[in-house]
Amino acid sequence: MTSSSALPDPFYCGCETEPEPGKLVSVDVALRQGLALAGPVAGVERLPLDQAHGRVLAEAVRAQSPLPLFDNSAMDGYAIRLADLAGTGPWRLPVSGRVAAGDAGSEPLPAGTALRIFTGAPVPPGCDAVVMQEATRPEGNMIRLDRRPAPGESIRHAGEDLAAGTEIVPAGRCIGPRAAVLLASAGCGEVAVRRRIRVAFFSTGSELCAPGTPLAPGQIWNSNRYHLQGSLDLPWVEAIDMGAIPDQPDRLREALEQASRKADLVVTTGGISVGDEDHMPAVLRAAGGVIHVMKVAMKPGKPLIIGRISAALYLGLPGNPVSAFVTWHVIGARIAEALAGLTDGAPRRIIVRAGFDRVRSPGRCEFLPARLGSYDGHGTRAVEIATSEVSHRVALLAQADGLLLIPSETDRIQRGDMLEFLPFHEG
Ligand SMILES: Nc1nc2c(c(=O)[nH]1)N[C@H]1C(S)=C(S)[C@@H](COP(=O)(O)OP(=O)(O)OC[C@H]3O[C@@H](n4cnc5c(N)ncnc54)[C@H](O)[C@@H]3O)O[C@H]1N2
Ligand code: MOO
Repeated sequence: MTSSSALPDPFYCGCETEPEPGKLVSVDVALRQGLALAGPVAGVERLPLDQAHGRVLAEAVRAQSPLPLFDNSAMDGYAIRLADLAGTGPWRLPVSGRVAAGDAGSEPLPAGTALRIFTGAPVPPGCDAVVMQEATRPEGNMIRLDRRPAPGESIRHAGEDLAAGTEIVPAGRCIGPRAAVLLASAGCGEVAVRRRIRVAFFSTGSELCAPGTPLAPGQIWNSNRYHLQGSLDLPWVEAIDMGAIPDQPDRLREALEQASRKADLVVTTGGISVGDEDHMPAVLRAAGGVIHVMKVAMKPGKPLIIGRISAALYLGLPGNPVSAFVTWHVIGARIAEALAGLTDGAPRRIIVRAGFDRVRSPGRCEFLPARLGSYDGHGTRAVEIATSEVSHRVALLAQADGLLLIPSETDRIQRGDMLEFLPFHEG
């Protein structure tokens, strides 16, 4: 189980107190409750490193050897022994041999000589400096050098990057390109990763049609399905796409039960508000599920269910496409990461300055699609929003650079105020 104290770096959204039943709960409390339900899946598999990209490390990996593995040359040049450079230069040394990357380099350097050496080649015993070839001049079978190199110059020493036994990648880290470089450099050919989490999802709504098919009057094209397909297209997720289900309680219940038998996490969109066709809360309860969170003090995304059905966690996202996107991004993704055992997945946040003035009613924290503008003299970027009524504004979402976070108690934003911003992409 993930305890509440394990919530990494929560959003600061104001209102930290526990909710009264029926009231809106803060984003922090909703996240904490969701994470408390989301213990990491138990299964672990051992995979060759080349099949483990993007997977979640189940056990910490320690370096078996130091890095670099042995003293080696940082330059193409000549390895020498400094004691051979008597008096003041220039000095002339005969070249007694050659060592390239991949050679054993175990023969000691004969006294009074230089050794031709290339980048990455082991520095043989007795050598205590490498002179880059541009600092030498060939004179027959000799090299001439005019400057005395510093001790250890151009030698990369064994263990200077990492000592043997050091933890190199902690459990819970996603094996991204940087971790892969380190694991490979340390010779780790196989890693223990958590099994992929199974996430089943379906959209609810009798109005929904697949994009590319003709619409009858009143129908719309389903977009939430494609948002979730994209958001769940992750190496540590096995996504189970169950399509769209009309607003019919029997069919919704059947789909929900089927999903809960297959998945660790069931995600639905729509049908969770108070309308006559919003069946999901009743369907969940009828199927034996329980609801832990029902309404969250965030905008967009006030209706949001976090619950359980059988062994699966249940997440009911609101139907409005931007609301579904924001609630997934802010809460759903974090719960999925916790299930997957991922500990470093929290969204990156940057500080921006408001490029606008606004008076607002406090009470819900906002996550608004926003665009980044120019930098000020301190390297902070201005941020612009079009409106706070965003739940159906998919074009605004697509044009945004990220989500601007406005804490719940804020009643006024003035141009230049510092705010948190969750960028969609690196950079
Ligand atoms: N009387 C109240 N009405 C509403 C409230 C409320 O508190 N009292 N909350 C509003 C808010 S805020 C939201 S958000 C929505 C959430 O409602 P549901 O989760 O029940 O969603 P639906 O009613 O099923 O759909 C809402 C909206 O989104 C469109 N939709 C649904 N699914 C999709 C999809 N897969 N692709 C594209 N568009 C979708 C749907 O057609 C509706 O327009 O409730 C408000 N009402
Ligand atoms: O929460 Mo709704 O998502 O504000 O439109």
